[in-house]
Amino acid sequence: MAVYTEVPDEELTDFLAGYDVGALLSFKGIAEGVENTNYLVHAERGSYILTLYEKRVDPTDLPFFLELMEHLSEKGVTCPLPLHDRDGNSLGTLCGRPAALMTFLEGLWVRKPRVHHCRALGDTLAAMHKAALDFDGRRRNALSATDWRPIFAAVADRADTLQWGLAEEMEAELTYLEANWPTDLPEGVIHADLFPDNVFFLKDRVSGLIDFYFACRDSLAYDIAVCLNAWCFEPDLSFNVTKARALLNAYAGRRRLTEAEYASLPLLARGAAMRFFVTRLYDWLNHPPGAFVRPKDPLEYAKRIRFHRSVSSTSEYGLD
Ligand SMILES: Nc1ncnc2c1ncn2[C@@H]1O[C@H](COP(=O)(O)OP(=O)(O)OP(=O)(O)O)[C@@H](O)[C@H]1O
Ligand SMILES: N[C@@H](CCO)C(=O)O
Repeated sequence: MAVYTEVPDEELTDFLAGYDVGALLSFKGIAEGVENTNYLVHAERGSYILTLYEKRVDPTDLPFFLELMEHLSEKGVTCPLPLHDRDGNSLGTLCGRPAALMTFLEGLWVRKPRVHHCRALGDTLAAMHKAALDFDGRRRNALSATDWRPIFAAVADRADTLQWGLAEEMEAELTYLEANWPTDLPEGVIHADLFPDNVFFLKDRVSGLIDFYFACRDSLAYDIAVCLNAWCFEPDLSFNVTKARALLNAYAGRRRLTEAEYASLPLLARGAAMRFFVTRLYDWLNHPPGAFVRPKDPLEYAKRIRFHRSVSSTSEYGLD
């Protein structure tokens, strides 16, 4: 579940009175997600998503995220649109937390992505990158190559409780990634967390993207690398080259990739896997007993790192 903050009826009624949505009819907490509190709110004028931003989100970043969603929506990339209250603000306060009310997106996320889903994702990702080119908000990637080590260091002494030798292996991996991380690839605004649960489909078409709360400026190809990890491995963690080829070719059909971007993919994918390995490892080892949110398995991402480390040519990602 992800309802960290319980909202009393009266407080929600007062909050909604600031918006042009009519009276509150009903609301319920949404179980999915791990970062923020989300409620589905039914009001007289429609259904909305209410998000209360929890501790991992820096409130000073919220205008970047909300303005990005508005920018992308205006450019035809469907994502939740923050509502403005009668004073014109898209960000409010509820139960002592920063809070926003968003349009509800129709669609479902795909539990077992297939090749055509990966193709649709590649196309949508490139469309999002292009639509954000003239977005002028700035936010650095707070989870880039130099940020992984401090997260890892905070739990490294307990890493071997998951798997013997893990601490030493990942220490060496971090050193390699820090020394070789590419810094001169084409940059833009990236989603940075475009996992299947953040992409909604209606039939076989992408109906919208959600959860922009890691979005930032970074190399565009890094976003592709996040997706290769999240969409192109099978449940047994074997890499599905057909899915990767579909994703990459669809992306390149809309936004041409440079030679340097293609050549960097194995390294970017290795780093993208490290990013999720360290946050998952941290959450796994700092999981309060009895908490409702189930931490995600860091070892799945250790295996992905090992796969990318073994790659000797981009042909292993389905490229000619
Ligand atoms: N605009 C929206 N329209 C419809 N459903 C939404 C919308 N925003 C969020 N949801 C629902 O709420 C769930 C959780 O949202 P979200 O992924 O943003 O939460 P989170 O806690 O920030 O997540 P994560 O753990 O993925 O970082 C989604 O899986 C989806 O079911
Ligand atoms: N997508 C992340 C969690 C939310 O950011 C993961 O799977 O580790």
